[in-house]
Amino acid sequence: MTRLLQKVPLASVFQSFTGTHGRSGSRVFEMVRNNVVVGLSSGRKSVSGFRTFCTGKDLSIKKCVSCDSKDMRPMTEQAANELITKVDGWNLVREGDALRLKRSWKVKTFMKGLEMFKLVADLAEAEGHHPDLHLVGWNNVTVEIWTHAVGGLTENDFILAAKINGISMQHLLRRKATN
Ligand SMILES: C[C@H](O)[C@H](O)[C@H]1CNC2=NC(N)=NC(=O)C2=N1
Repeated sequence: MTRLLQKVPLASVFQSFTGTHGRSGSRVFEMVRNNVVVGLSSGRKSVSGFRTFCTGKDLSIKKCVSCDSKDMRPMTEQAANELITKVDGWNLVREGDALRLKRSWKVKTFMKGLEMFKLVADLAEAEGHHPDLHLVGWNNVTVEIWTHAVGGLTENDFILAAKINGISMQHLLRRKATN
């Protein structure tokens, strides 16, 4: 059996190997566990030994936590490099010794840039976690996200980036030049 990377609920994977009665022969279970890498929406190793990973969708349904918790620490660069793959379009940048998330868009007009700021601002207020917003050269929007309280990146920043990716903003953006 080739190594399959599927996004299917674990139950249906077992169902397909064990039938509707849920009886799982140990041989079948071994095969499944050793050959099927199932993309489950969780970031931890499950008891069945299935390797799991979180997705951008997981991040966007999470909630930012208060940044004034005393045990909040900036994440490592390795952790940031893993999470950056879950937020399409965002880049990891280093400003001084602090890592930040950054993404840019070209908007149709200066006013549509401000409309985009408002959409992002409403989201940030709802999350209690805020980005740095830049609008330069009249139509270049850049959003930077980092956790000021710790001077680096926390999961809050990736949650906010994933939620920003979920904002419907196509109507504000300049169409990409088709070559
Ligand atoms: C208590 C509350 O979590 C803080 O005031 C928030 C507000 N928004 C924030 N946003 C960002 N990006 N970093 C912070 O440290 C931060 N702190």
